Amino acid sequence: MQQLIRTAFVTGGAQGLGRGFSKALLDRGIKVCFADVQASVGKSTETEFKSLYGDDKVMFCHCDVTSVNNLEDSFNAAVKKFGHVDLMVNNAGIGDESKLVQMISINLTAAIQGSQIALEHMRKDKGGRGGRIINVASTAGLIGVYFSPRYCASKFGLVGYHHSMASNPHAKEMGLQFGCLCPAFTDTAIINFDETKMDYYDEGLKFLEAIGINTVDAVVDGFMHFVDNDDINGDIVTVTAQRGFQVKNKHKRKAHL
Ligand SMILES: NC(=O)C1=CN([C@@H]2O[C@H](COP(=O)(O)OP(=O)(O)OC[C@H]3O[C@@H](n4cnc5c(N)ncnc54)[C@H](O)[C@@H]3O)[C@@H](O)[C@H]2O)C=CC1
Ligand SMILES: CCCCCC(=O)CC\C=C/C=C/C=C/[C@@H](O)[C@@H](O)CCCC(=O)O
Repeated sequence: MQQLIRTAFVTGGAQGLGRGFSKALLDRGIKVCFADVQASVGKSTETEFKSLYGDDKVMFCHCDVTSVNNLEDSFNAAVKKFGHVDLMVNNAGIGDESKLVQMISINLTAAIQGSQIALEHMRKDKGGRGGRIINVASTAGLIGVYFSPRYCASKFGLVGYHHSMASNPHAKEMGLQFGCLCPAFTDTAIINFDETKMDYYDEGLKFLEAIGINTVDAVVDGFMHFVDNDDINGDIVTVTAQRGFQVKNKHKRKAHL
């Protein structure tokens, strides 16, 4: 039976990919609460979305995901407004090799804590309705890149968490599914690099130029795989400029192209 997705919580939704995911969900009639540390950008995105979809369909929470209390309070505000959260999207992230501790805190720790907050709310064995938890990692969580080793570490960690949660044999009875989105370079603010944000800066730029840049829409198309399909547990969706999006799942017998 298809799991109905009526409401979503998206971190880092004020701009970039998180804004794109939120808009695509709203276009599907799914209510969205998005959280972001940028208050003014978040408010202006909320104003735009409310004018397009209605006040009752969208809410912005000013939230720094590195504070688990702030994250939990924002998630609970979404539950209060919408009654339940069916889809959790841990998307907030930074890419800055000079900010190791902050980058691990946002890209890995907060995504794990957001996943835990969501699963405790969603799990059917504790009165929840079930749901889906999507972590936005990166292709830099699947292959090492020497110009961003610390960023890679944060994303490899998140992919490892995804595999571990998806392999839980009890997930099904809890009504939980886990997905992981792994885009390559995409046209958002995070790739506005400078020498402080990347090791071997010139070589990193050459690599970026060689493999190309996704559009946000192309990554959103890959993200919607996790919304439009019934059985997505364990799926990893990669998105590259060369091959578009591809679905891989080592937990299933065959890869779906
Ligand atoms: N753009 C790209 O080339 C790729 C991006 N990704 C990942 O996609 C996700 C989204 O990034 P983009 O949209 O590309 O970049 P972006 O910089 O445009 O958006 C990131 C959003 O996260 C928010 N954010 C950052 N720290 C936060 C915090 N502590 N609390 C709450 N919100 C916070 C920012 O305010 C911003 O709105 C990130 O996890 C990134 O690592 C993965 C692969 C490629
Ligand atoms: C330093 C911050 C970077 C933030 C943006 C990113 O995450 C960019 C992604 C970084 C590296 C991308 C590597 C892409 C490699 C592709 O050519 C392809 O080989 C990856 C295919 C992965 C797979 O299908 O297993």
